[in-house]
Amino acid sequence: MTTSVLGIVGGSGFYHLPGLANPEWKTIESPWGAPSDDVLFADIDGLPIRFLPRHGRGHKLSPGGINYRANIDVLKRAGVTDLVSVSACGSLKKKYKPGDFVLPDQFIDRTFAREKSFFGNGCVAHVAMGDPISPLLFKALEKAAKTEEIDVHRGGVYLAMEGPQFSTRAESNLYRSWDCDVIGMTNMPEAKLAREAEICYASVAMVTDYDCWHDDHGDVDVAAILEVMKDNTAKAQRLVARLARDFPREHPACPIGSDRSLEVAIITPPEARDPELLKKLEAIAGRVLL
Ligand SMILES: CSC[C@H]1O[C@H](OP(=O)(O)O)[C@H](O)[C@@H]1O
Ligand SMILES: Nc1ncnc2[nH]cnc12
Repeated sequence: MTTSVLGIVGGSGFYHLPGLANPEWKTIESPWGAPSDDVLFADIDGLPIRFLPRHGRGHKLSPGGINYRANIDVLKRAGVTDLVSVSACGSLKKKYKPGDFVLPDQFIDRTFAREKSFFGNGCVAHVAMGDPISPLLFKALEKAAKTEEIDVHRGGVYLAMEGPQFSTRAESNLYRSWDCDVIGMTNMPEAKLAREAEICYASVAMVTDYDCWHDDHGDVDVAAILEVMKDNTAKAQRLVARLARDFPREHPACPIGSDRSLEVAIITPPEARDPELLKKLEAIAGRVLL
């Protein structure tokens, strides 16, 4: 049995996690480059917590400038078994209002200028992404929300766009015609990389705006997002704290195999693998490569 270590990636407006025992920011080096920030090591009721602000403290990194590989690599090195992403997002449907929380269960990846895989020439792997969200973590989040009396929308498609500019109205309407639910700029390639790292992943998307499609609401801007985030962040922190308190101390095997994804993914045979790449993959894939 593996001990659970709960990772939290905090998005826009979510740069700290208060109420933790034994907090200590630690620098973790990664062969994939610089992560967004140091990782906050702490615990809640004995459960190890690892927190990483996605854009760095001070929100210095743009969604396209985040080194998602380094972030996931350092979280893996910090022992994370289960990772909750907390993000601001725009609503693509009337039923999602600013202030609402959505637990997406699908993604559409429209990002195009980011490194999206730890693998490549010299060690090729194809992990399954049919179910990008790990169901036990999703259920644990749902339960924590219920306990804390925080309303959440269960499921939904999160469209990840490249940004940093917000969408044009035509794009926003296109994503609506695809039946997408919310839009953001960061959950991809984060979710893909977590899957490659055999880390269970789930996302809490906090609605801040109606993007630019809604006739009765003005187009999204950062000032409006930050205003909504002020209220949302405390709620998200309460949700995460409850999740941690009630989280199983032993990591349960993922029913869809998110925590074993590499066992059936690597196609390059051992004799054809590039030793340099293998060295970089030590933390991410050492379990199956060694
Ligand atoms: C501050 S507005 C746009 C910004 O907010 C979201 O960030 P995150 O997903 O990290 O909460 C969105 O994806 C954009 O990066
Ligand atoms: N409308 C929007 N589009 C993209 N990312 C966002 N983050 C918050 N609101 C957003």
